[in-house]
Amino acid sequence: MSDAQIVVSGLTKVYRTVRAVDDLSFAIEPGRVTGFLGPNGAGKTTTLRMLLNLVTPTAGEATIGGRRYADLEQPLRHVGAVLEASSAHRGRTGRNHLRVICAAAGLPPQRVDEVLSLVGLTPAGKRKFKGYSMGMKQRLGIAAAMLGDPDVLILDEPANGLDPEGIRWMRDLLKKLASEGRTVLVSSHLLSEMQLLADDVVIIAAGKLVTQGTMGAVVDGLADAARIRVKTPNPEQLTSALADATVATADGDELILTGVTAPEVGAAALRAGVELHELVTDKPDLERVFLELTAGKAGIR
Ligand SMILES: Nc1ncnc2c1ncn2[C@@H]1O[C@H](COP(=O)(O)OP(=O)(O)OP(=O)(O)O)[C@@H](O)[C@H]1O
Repeated sequence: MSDAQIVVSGLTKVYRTVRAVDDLSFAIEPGRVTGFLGPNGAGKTTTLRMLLNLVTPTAGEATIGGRRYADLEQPLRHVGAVLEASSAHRGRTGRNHLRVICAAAGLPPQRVDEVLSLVGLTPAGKRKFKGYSMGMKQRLGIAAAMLGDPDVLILDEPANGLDPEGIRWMRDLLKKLASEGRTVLVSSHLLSEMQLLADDVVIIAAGKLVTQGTMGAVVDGLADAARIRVKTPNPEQLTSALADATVATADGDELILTGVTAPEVGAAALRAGVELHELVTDKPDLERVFLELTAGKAGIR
C-alpha cells in the first residue's frame, strides 16, 4: 500500500439519535484529486474529522498509508488539512502565524516563505490577519497545511466564500499538488464545482455511500438519466419494440423515454419498420440528477 492512500472501512459515527456516518467504506488514491460529494448534512465533515482523529468513530476505521492518524509519528509532515478558513490572532501577520505553527511542529523555518509563495501571499504575509479577506484566509489555511510538505491533503469545502477567480486559483493549485503525486481529498456539496476539479469522486448521502468511481464514469452514470424525446405516428408500435425503455410521458405522437439511448431508439425503430419524425436527446442537468440521487436520503436526521 502507498503511504499516501486513504482507506475508510466500515466507518460509523452515531451521535445520540443521528447516524452521521453509517458503515462507510472507500479508498482514495495518490496522484489524483478526489471529490467527496454529498448534500448538506450527508456526513462529509464528520468523516474527514474521523480521518484526522478529531472525532472518535463508533465503529470502523480510517487509515492513511495503513496507519490511523493518531499513530502517525509526524502527522504534519504526512497529512495537511484545511477544515475551515484559517483563524489566527487578529493582530498577528500571516507570516508570523505560520512561523508559530512551524516552530511548534519542529518544521524547517524556511518553509514559511516557501508556502507563502505557493499560495500567492508573499506580500500579504506581512499584513495583519484582521485585514484578511475570506480568500486570503483560505490561502493562509492551505499555506499552513502545506508547511510540512505533506503527501496527503484534506480540504473541507475549500471553495466556500471564494469568488470565481479564487475558485479557479484553488482548482489549479490542487490539481498541481495532485500531479506531484499527492493524495488530494476535497469535500463539496456541488457537483458542478467538482466536475472541473476532481479525477475521482465519492458520493455520500445520509452517511452512506451512494456511488464512487472516476468522475467520468460517475457523470456518465448520472447522464444515463438522459431523456429521449421521439416523435412517431406509431408510438405504441415503437414502445413495444423498446423493451428496456421506460416511457416517462406519452402525448399523442410524442414519447419521452428514459433508460435508452437515441441510437438504440433509432435502431429499434428501423428493425420494427416504425417511421420517426424526430429523435432528440435531452441532456440532463447533472446537478439536478445529483440532487435527486441524494435527496430524501439526507436532510435533517
Ligand atoms: N457534534 C455533533 N453532535 C450531534 N450531531 C452532529 C454533530 N456533528 C454532526 N452532527 C450531525 O451529523 C450529520 C452529518 O453532519 P456533517 O457536518 O458531517 O455533514 P456534512 O456532509 O459535512 O454537511 P455540511 O455540508 O452541512 O457541513 C448531521 O445530521 C449533523 O447534524
